[in-house]
Amino acid sequence: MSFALASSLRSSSFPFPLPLPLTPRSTRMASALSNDCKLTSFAPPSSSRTDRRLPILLFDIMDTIVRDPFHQDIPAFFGMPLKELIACKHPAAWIEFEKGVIDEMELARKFFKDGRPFDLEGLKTCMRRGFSYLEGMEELLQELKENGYEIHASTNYPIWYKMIEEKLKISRYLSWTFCSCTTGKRKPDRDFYLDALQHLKVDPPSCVFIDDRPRNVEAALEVGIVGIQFKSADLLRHDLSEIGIDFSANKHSRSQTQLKLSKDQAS
Ligand SMILES: Nc1c(NC[C@H](O)[C@H](O)[C@H](O)COP(=O)(O)O)[nH]c(=O)[nH]c1=O
Ligand SMILES: [Mg+2]
Repeated sequence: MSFALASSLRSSSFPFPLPLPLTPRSTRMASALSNDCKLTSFAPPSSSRTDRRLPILLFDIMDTIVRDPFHQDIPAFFGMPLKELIACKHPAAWIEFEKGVIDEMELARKFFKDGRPFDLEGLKTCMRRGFSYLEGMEELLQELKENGYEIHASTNYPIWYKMIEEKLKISRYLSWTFCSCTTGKRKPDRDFYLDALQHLKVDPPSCVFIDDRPRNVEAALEVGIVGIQFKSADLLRHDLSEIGIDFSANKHSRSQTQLKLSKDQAS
């Protein structure tokens, strides 16, 4: 079946089998990790819902949609190189914060192994400043939304995801459905993905998971979800197109002014 035909099929066309040739890049990921998980078709949804456009898209947030301030801004805030910061940070505090096991005050108490105090509000301000859309990603999300796809965040992040939302208003394009601080599970734990599938009531091949970390993508493939490693917005658009994701709606009528306005609002 040609890509064009694949692209024109909607969820209402199911259960016609829809072979989806993976791109070389996607295939590289899929075949290197698990041949069993290679996508051959988008399976019909196991739920009774018929109004959903498949596949459902699961997006990592940090370093996939949003710039992560951890690598540069936070070491600069503490006045030390990243390596040194990692060496003196508490080994588990951030993970516990991401899982929602400890709150912000507890994080502040045990952020450093030696318990040294620091300016928590200053750190949050530094992070807020550092959040921005990665190049081309807001536009890509907008197009996916205009084309009727259901998009969910699948992120390891603490309650501070609300600072990201406040600044960038990502909820215009996706739901903050799978956030480690609310689910209590982190990628690449198998349960993170299985819980997501159960919550969404879809079969694994009807989901596409996009993440910059190879191990997170590998874990998605292991449960049968289609996985794409994020490298850039352009490569992702190409990979998504090749597995049949439709970008055609409103191509010519999209208002650049509207997009600019929303960017201005968020800054
Ligand atoms: N801010 C701190 C981080 N950030 C590291 C990660 O970017 C981030 O927390 C998240 O885990 C990324 O998840 P995903 O794979 O993109 O979903 N890490 C620390 O150890 N300490 C921090 O203060
Ligand atoms: Mg990431």
